[in-house]
Amino acid sequence: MIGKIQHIYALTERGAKDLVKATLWTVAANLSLMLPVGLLIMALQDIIDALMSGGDPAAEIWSITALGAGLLVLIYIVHWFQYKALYIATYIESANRRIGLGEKLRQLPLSFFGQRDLSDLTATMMSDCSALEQAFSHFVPQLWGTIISTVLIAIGMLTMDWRMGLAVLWVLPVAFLLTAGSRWLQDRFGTRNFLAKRAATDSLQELLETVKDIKACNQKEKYLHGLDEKMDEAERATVRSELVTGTCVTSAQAFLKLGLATTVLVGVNLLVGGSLELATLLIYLIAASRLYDPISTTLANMAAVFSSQIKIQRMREIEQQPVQTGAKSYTLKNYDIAFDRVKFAYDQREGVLADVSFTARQGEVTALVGPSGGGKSTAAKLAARFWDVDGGRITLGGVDVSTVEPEALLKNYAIVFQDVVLFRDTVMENIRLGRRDASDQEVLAAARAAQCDTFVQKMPEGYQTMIGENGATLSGGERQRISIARALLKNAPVILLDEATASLDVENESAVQAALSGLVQDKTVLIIAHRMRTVMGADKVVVLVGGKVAEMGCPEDLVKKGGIFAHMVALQTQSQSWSLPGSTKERP
Ligand SMILES: Nc1ncnc2c1ncn2[C@@H]1O[C@H](COP(=O)(O)OP(=O)(O)OP(=O)(O)O)[C@@H](O)[C@H]1O
Repeated sequence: MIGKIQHIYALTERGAKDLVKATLWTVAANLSLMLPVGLLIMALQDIIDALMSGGDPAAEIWSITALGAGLLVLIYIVHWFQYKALYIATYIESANRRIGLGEKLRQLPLSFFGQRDLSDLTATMMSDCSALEQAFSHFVPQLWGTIISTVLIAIGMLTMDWRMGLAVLWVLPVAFLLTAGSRWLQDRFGTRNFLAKRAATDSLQELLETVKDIKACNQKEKYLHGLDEKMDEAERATVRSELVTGTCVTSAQAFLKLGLATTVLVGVNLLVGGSLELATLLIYLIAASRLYDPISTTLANMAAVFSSQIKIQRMREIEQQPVQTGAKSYTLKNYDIAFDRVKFAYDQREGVLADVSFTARQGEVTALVGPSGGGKSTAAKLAARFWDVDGGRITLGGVDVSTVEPEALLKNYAIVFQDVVLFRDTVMENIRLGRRDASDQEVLAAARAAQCDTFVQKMPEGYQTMIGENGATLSGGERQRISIARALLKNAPVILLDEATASLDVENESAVQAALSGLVQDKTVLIIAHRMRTVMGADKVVVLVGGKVAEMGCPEDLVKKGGIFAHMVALQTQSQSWSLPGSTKERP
């Protein structure tokens, strides 16, 4: 049963067990609320008996008061355990759910992130988790707890007097059926509401991320208009969904109230007919009002339970994604990276690499060059198993990278990407990311080698200065130097440099390249660079055009050959002497 609950509600094993516990405590709490009814009946019975027999109706007052106080303590204890089971367990499960999702995301291949909208993922991690937290602390256990306690109370009522029992209970299945029957309607409108809200949130996040470009393109009005429309649609969808839910739920709740009327009608008839005692009628009237309250609340919460299904479904989708697995320990012959007839496509329709074979040897610098979109960055990322290839294989030191667990593999790589990611932390910690156990001295040495010192010293607190979200307060070149410092600090045997020095000015580029050349000795270096000055220093050049290796060899030979590479070198030499038609140089 635990397995089934786990599956239905996308819970961990502990979460499913806690849900059962919370439901049982809810049953106990609901039943405990019936105990005062019993006490009241006892007291009434005693008073009536005393009055009939001419005795003192206050004689039993102390024992009834003591029993009442005992019941209060019991109800308090039961509710305390219910609270603990509901809330504390739910919050633990919620934290575990988020950690579990985070852990899962960490293991997923990058292809997954390419297919999913990142703001949608963030929403799943944050708001869906919060919504489920509320559903599991407030609604789901209450729903099942109320159903079970109602069945138990119903059995008691029918056993005591089946006629009165039916008079109280007949409305329950009808009210539940009304709510459950309208589920498809609520689902439909609830899903539309969810999607409309998600579209509005996505759009808002996109606006915040791209505000610079939108302003630069003077598209603010148009973009805001689109966002307004999405917000309006979300508002309309919410109103519609609330209207549908409200109509269904209030109809069911109103129907429930009919039960009190039938209890009075049937009870009075039976009383007049002499087949029911007044005390019994009172018992059913009090019990009915007690019974309907939690049911009424449960009916109102059923919509939230239904709507949590779509969120659970989205989490399940993430949890069921296949992760990249592999061996944690392996033996490498050396650090050569060999591409052997590699085929790869981001989506099934269009291939990015076709039959790519080359080897980047240890102790050499291999440069990947070629026109934009030729597949250079893709090849470098495949070498680090960011994705798995569709055909052929890539080996590191003779071991197929697809057989190695990604984290175990990445220990061998230091990577500097075009798009540097920095964290909201100090400069020091951003560099230490390269090697967590590095001492401050080691971090400073790497920073100096990557030419960070000049700009960091100018910051208010030097290396302890906090840098804003993703280094928003730094220039492109400064961000790149921090990223290079990270790579220098990691000092891994394989170095992947994707346009690593593209944002640097000539002076800094030369200094950073000097630092890099100190780093690259005896290592496997795969660089992607557009500046031929950088490429000409490589040991081997691989020219990728349209996902295929068009040329390969040492740069001097390729220049002599007069092919694509030579053409690229010639073009760049020409472009260095270009000037804008309107610039002062051109003016007579
Ligand atoms: N994450 C991705 N999802 C889908 N397609 C992608 C992705 N990344 C790159 N592509 C596509 O794959 C092709 C190769 O891209 P890649 O970035 O490898 O080229 P590149 O040679 O490094 O280009 P550039 O020199 O402009 O950086 C391009 O057509 C690009 O649009």
